[in-house]
Amino acid sequence: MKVVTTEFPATQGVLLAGGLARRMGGGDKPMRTIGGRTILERVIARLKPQCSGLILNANGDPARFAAFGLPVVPDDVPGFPGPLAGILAALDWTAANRRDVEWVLSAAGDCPFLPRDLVARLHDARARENAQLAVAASGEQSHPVIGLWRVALRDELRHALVVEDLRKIDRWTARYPLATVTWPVEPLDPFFNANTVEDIAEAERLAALDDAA
Ligand SMILES: Nc1nc2c(ncn2[C@@H]2O[C@H](COP(=O)(O)OP(=O)(O)OP(=O)(O)O)[C@@H](O)[C@H]2O)c(=O)[nH]1
Repeated sequence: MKVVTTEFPATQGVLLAGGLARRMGGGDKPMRTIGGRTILERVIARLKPQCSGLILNANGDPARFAAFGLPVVPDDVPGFPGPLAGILAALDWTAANRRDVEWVLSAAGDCPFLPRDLVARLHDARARENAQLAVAASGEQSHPVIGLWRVALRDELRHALVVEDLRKIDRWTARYPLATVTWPVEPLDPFFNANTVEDIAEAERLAALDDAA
């Protein structure tokens, strides 16, 4: 298995699981099983070696995630729609609990095949391009929910949410010098995410490919 050795600053990972999964009929998408393991197990296994710690952003009763052994951090702007609220919660948690850590990596909790060099390449790009933020893309598709965020920007992000009611993540990333790193979509898109019940069947097929790699 390929191990990434590039050095980069300590990075706190947050797995975003605060969505309502409406296209799948509700429930916790990351708790769906593909290829014999939950999506969340797969995300954790992929990111643990890349991050200095992981937290899970989810609302409601945290006990349902107890088996994963991660701190569960709810949105701190309750009811604010969209992933920016989860990212803000992670920046606040990191500022309070990991004072030496300046960067947070956010990842959708429903992306089971994340790249093994995700954090290294995002850091490399944002350092090289002197960017404040870095986000992932695959093929022609940008995935701004999967990105590197400076903890120091949390007050500006809170202002954007609470005062400006800024809901679209693209409008947030447009404010700063942004680095984008693109991964290939073959043999599988590392940012494939399961949104519908039909996607679960495709995820099973891709899980077999991923497990064999
Ligand atoms: N904290 C938080 N995270 C969210 C919210 N909405 C979406 N997310 C997260 O953002 C990522 C992308 O979410 P989507 O797939 O677009 O939305 P979803 O709610 O999971 O699914 P749909 O309801 O079917 O759109 C996932 O990791 C979600 O958990 C939210 O309101 N709060």
